[in-house]
Amino acid sequence: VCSSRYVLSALHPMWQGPLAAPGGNRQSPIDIRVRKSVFDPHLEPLTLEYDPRTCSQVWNNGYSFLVEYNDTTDKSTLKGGPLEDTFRLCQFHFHWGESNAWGSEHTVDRRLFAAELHLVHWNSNKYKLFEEAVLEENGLAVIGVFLKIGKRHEGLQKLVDVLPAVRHKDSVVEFTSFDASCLLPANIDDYWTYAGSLTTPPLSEAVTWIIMKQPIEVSHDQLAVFRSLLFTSAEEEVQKSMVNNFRVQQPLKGRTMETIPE
Ligand SMILES: COc1ccc2c(ccc[n+]2C(=O)c2ccc(S(N)(=O)=O)cc2)c1
Ligand SMILES: [Zn+2]
Repeated sequence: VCSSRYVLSALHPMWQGPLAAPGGNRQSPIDIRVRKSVFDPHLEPLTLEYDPRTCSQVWNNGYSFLVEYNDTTDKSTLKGGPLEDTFRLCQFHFHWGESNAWGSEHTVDRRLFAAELHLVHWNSNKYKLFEEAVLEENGLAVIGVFLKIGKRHEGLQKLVDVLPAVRHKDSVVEFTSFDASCLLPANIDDYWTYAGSLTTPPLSEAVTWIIMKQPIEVSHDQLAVFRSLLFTSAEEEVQKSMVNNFRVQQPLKGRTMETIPE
């Protein structure tokens, strides 16, 4: 399982302000300037093959809730797009606000979305474990999908229904046979891609970001259940709602955003 067992507390200084990793030249998230993105004719279509049987559990790690996949074999993989190798799905999670007016980490011409989904993959051609890949430049690939408020997302509801079971930090619940591809937009070949980092500590500059242009719709009530989660564990006397778990934007530092030709 890919997510490291140490967690980020809600009081971590990074939630309070723009903490760029010292000397970081490729920090995430960033604002995506649509007119500044460059068509890259070499970009291929993405190939996503997710096996619902590799889904294993949902875990509240104190900064988001993670849906974790068994990543010991190449059963759920991402290939193509800007990627040379095969990347293995290890977890997905979300970032959201306390209101529907904000919550995403990336923005599109400064437009904020209510939430953002991150599907985290690591290069299984080059490395044996996630923990190795996270230390290497471009060892990871994260697909970002924006969430906007609209109609209820039927596929998401199965996950929303188990969230009360992981209300507190460090709680885990078994969660199986979930097909993560139901959370992707209709057209997955319309994306931006750039070289960036993890958006929570250790902020490793190891991520090829692939951000979907098309958002998915979720209902207000579904997002309200995200906000019912807590940053704090059951033992803590002061309970803190898990909201605004996004990082502030980081300098572009000369990076270019590439996109697939229309
Ligand atoms: C080597 O020690 C680590 C490594 C990774 C850790 C982590 C703690 C939390 C999350 N992670 C993550 O895996 C992680 C963090 C952020 C993201 S994000 N929001 O998709 O950029 C994805 C994954 C500690
Ligand atoms: Zn994330």
